[in-house]
Amino acid sequence: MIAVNNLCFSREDGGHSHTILDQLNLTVPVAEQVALLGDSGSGKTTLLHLLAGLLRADSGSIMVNNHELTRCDEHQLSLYRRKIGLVFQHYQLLECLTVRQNILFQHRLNAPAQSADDFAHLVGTLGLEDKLSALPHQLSGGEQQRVGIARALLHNPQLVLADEPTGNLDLKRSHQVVKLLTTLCRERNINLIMVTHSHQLAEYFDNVKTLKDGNLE
Ligand SMILES: Nc1ncnc2c1ncn2[C@@H]1O[C@H](COP(=O)(O)OP(=O)(O)OP(=O)(O)O)[C@@H](O)[C@H]1O
Repeated sequence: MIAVNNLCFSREDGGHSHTILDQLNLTVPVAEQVALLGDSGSGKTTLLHLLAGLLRADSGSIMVNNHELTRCDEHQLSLYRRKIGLVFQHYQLLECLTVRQNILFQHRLNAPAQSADDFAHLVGTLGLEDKLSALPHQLSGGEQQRVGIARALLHNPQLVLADEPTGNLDLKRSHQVVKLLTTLCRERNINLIMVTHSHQLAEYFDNVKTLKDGNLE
């Protein structure tokens, strides 16, 4: 569950303050999946980074699953970040590690007690069984993104934030990736917020929000 109230965020731009989010409000009930649309530069990534505890708000409050992010110190924020899963447009896989190592790397940092069964289930659902020994450059874009999803989900996060995860994929692969992502989050009963430019892909989501002039429509 997410509750954002009167969130303001601005950036310094050549000595001027540039307002990006202006008294933004957002409520996302437990397990709801939200597609976040908006023009380039409207602040979608910024909002995602605020929800991830990677940026600090100027004012307002951000409550995610009982964590009041605006009141957390750095240590509390770093613990919070371990409970979320992040999926990026450019996959951000480590080139020198195999698929298996890439998936487990994050997970060992976050949840060392996770069982082998969870790994097998996730890898099976994402169709990566035959690719576990491959290096990232030996995979297609869609396969690399599926590794990114496995990495983001293996530690059983309480929230998944995805920033244009299909930005590098063709239409067919984009649909596959979004179907998998929404299905896996639904299975786990957790919130998914995904930034996209595609109205078609937004149809997989329970709710669609558009960021405009610093607020959501
Ligand atoms: N590190 C930064 N320093 C200064 N300004 C920034 C920084 N990062 C982003 N911005 C500015 O903040 C605004 C919002 O950027 P953001 O990346 O959140 O937009 P977006 O909606 O995700 O865009 P896109 O769809 O193009 O990815 C833009 O005007 C951008 O130029």
